[in-house]
Amino acid sequence: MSSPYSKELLVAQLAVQRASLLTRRVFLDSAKGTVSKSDASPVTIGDFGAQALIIAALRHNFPSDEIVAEEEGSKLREDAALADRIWELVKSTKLDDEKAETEVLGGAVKNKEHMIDLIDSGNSKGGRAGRIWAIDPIDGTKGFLRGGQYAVCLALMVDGDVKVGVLGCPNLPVDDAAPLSADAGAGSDEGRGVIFSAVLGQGATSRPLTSAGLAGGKSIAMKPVTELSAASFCESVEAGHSNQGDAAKIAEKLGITRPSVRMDSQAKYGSIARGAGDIYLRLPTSKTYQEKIWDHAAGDLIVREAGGQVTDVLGRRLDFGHGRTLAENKGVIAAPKAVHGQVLKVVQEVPGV
Ligand SMILES: Nc1ncnc2c1ncn2[C@@H]1O[C@H](COP(=O)(O)O)[C@@H](OP(=O)(O)O)[C@H]1O
Ligand SMILES: [Mg+2]
Ligand SMILES: [Mg+2]
Ligand SMILES: [Mg+2]
Repeated sequence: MSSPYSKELLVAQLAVQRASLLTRRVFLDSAKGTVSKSDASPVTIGDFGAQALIIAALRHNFPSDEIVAEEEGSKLREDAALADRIWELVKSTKLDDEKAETEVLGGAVKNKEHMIDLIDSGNSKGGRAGRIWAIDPIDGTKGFLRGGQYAVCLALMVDGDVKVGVLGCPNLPVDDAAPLSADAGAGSDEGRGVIFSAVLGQGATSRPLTSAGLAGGKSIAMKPVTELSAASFCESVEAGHSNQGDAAKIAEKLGITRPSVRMDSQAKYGSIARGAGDIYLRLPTSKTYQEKIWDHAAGDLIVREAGGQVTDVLGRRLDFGHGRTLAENKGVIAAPKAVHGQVLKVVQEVPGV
């Protein structure tokens, strides 16, 4: 008998792989078709294209599942030139493995109109009932534009609980043991590109991102941290996304002297899950911002399955059942189980956190 969620895992991995290949093409192109969203954040043809390809694969395999995805298609109905550029990418990005491409992923998207409909169909409200996929087609869009790290993110929640999580990180080193660095090595794909995955209760793995089918996977585990003073934080590059000043105070109180590694996207979760980094800290910068479920669902499961503990700054598990946002959580602390409590205690000693 196959293990629980084996089909979901296979589809998710191949869908993320294909979408990551699309984003890679855009990453190397100087014209990324960037437009500004209503909240002033950027979105590119890479984000739209990756979302279309992932939703196409999910609809082909699991037509009655709900989908919560970050992007929406309305801009593309007003801007035909933008829609055309995305369509060029979507129709020409395929896995080399014919069987994976057609039998598992369902092959090409029918036409441009259908592509926009697919992008628009990730509008579920989310919630605590049933099967819901969460998609962030490019997490770390600002990093993607800067030549930094980014991630293609997909997770399946069942009744509010994350069961399957997959992260495609095209700019991370393939080698799990490579030292953690913020440098994405833009311009060369040599030795780069990794897919992290996890299924609840079945552990976490990493495998190289290739243009064919799935390459062999290895199981991953967090680095055991015995002395916190020897550890370092992995934090967001964007000061507006995480309070870096408070993080520095917390590091000092913990005796941490190494500087934080600043990295965009859920590549942070993948990096600590494979033991390349130690602790992911994301401290709220405002009282009102609600974290989005697609920014954390896959990473939360991958870190927990690699032996870590993930909570918010109040010590609560991330609760993905509240809708499109983590409405009942503030910030994130992801750390090896053995030291998570120590970090949480010091985080709570800092006024205002
Ligand atoms: N004020 C804020 N506080 C925390 N996160 C924010 C934020 N504004 C935007 N973000 C989220 O931060 C994500 C990037 O995470 P990181 O800072 O770890 O790279 C963005 O994802 P997208 O790039 O998918 O839009 C966005 O959803
Ligand atoms: Mg995101
Ligand atoms: Mg995004
Ligand atoms: Mg965004």
